[in-house]
Amino acid sequence: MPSLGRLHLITDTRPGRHPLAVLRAALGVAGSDLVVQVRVTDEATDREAYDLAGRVLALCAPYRATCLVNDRLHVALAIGAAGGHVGAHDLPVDAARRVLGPQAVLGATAREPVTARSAVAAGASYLGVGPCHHTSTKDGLPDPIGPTGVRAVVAAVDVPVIAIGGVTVARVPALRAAGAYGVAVVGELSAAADPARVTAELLRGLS
Ligand SMILES: Cc1ncc(COP(=O)(O)OP(=O)(O)O)c(N)n1
Ligand SMILES: Cc1nc(C(=O)O)sc1CCOP(=O)(O)O
Ligand SMILES: [Mg+2]
Repeated sequence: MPSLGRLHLITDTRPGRHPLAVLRAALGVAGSDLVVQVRVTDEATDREAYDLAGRVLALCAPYRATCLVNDRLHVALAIGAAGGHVGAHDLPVDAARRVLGPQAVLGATAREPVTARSAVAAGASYLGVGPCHHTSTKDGLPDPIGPTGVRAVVAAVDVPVIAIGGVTVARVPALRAAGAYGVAVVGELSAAADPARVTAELLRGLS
């Protein structure tokens, strides 16, 4: 399995956002260091998810950037993505691993050490850990765990920890200092006036 990129861009399909334009800008700066996670709303149809994922994969391919699909592992398989990401309401990690196969990149959400260890034992190759900070991008999340919560998970596992939730350029250094291998962002890039510049700043903080 190739080494995982440190900057994870999650597609923002909310009205008024432009996920493919943001992706093009980020790819131009991050290239093969970028991991793109295709995430659509729960209301989106599988066909919509499949169409977006196919377009994302086609954009990633020339750069050899990694394309993952959130939740819908059949879509990941159908487009030939590198893998997927699952959380508490998706397929269990061991089932997801069986679906995707042994070589796939498989991310799992974990918010504290016990679930983190279970996810790794079940086959997760990286963990998405958060919410690190308050975010308005997703409803219904528990209270933020901050860099301290990230540090606790990092100490419990031996796979890359990707910090998520309210990640900004300014917050990257503290998350890295807590042991996060990388970060996943939605709003910091999708709302940026200049996503290429913000990508460069995020990468600088991760290097
Ligand atoms: C990198 C990363 N970490 C966490 C999540 C959240 O996944 P999940 O808990 O399944 O929630 P949804 O994203 O499906 O709403 C993630 N997607 N990526
Ligand atoms: C999709 C998602 N999952 C989270 C979790 O903590 O599990 S936080 C989140 C949204 C992250 O968006 P932003 O970078 O705009 O805060
Ligand atoms: Mg999910």
